[in-house]
Amino acid sequence: MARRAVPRFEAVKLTRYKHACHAMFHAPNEDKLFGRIPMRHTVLMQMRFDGRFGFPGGFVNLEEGLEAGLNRELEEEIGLDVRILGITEGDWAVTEVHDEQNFVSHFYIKKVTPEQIRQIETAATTAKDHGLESLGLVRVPVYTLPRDKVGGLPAFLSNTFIGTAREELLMGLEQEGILSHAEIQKALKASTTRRH
Ligand SMILES: O=c1[nH]cnc2c1ncn2[C@H]1C[C@H](O)[C@@H](COP(=O)(O)OP(=O)(O)O)O1
Repeated sequence: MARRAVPRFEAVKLTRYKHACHAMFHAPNEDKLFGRIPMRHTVLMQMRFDGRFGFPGGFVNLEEGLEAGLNRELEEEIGLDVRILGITEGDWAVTEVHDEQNFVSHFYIKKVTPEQIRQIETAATTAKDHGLESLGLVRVPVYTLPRDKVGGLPAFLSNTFIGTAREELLMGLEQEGILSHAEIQKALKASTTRRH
């Protein structure tokens, strides 16, 4: 489906379109898997009610404001303490218009601390929508296992994602300097050459 990136201020003029906002929370991660494989970074996505992976968020009303609407959704879906970890305009990353569907998708990225990641994960289990619209937050494996070169991010990318969530994940990984462009291309190639 065709989509075009537009500046945020242009997108909010599209009052006849439905608008959705979603957010990627991430933090550095010093842990080592099996004591030797660097986890590198924590990136949160969620398992949705429909079995697809996506970012937390949802439809918003332009009247309430994009970030206010997103924070409302984040409170409902993952129990986010929006007074401390709420999304602001400064966290905006990209807006894409899908003209054929009269739909506008806004994507935000927020870097937090490892401790705040743990707070988000803990709060999510008691959120209003937990077990309903959201089946739980998941950490995206951003490493590739050295043994088979497929385990980790390549295998994760072989899952099914909602809307443009997969593209947003890849964009976020590169934009935030979590992975290089070359590392992402390598993971993509490995994810399409062998499926689990
Ligand atoms: O993570 C996402 N990235 C981009 N688009 C997404 C993502 N998750 C959902 N979507 C699309 C698909 C839906 O048509 C709308 C609204 O999604 P949803 O989060 O299910 O909204 P509600 O919770 O029902 O408000 O965005």
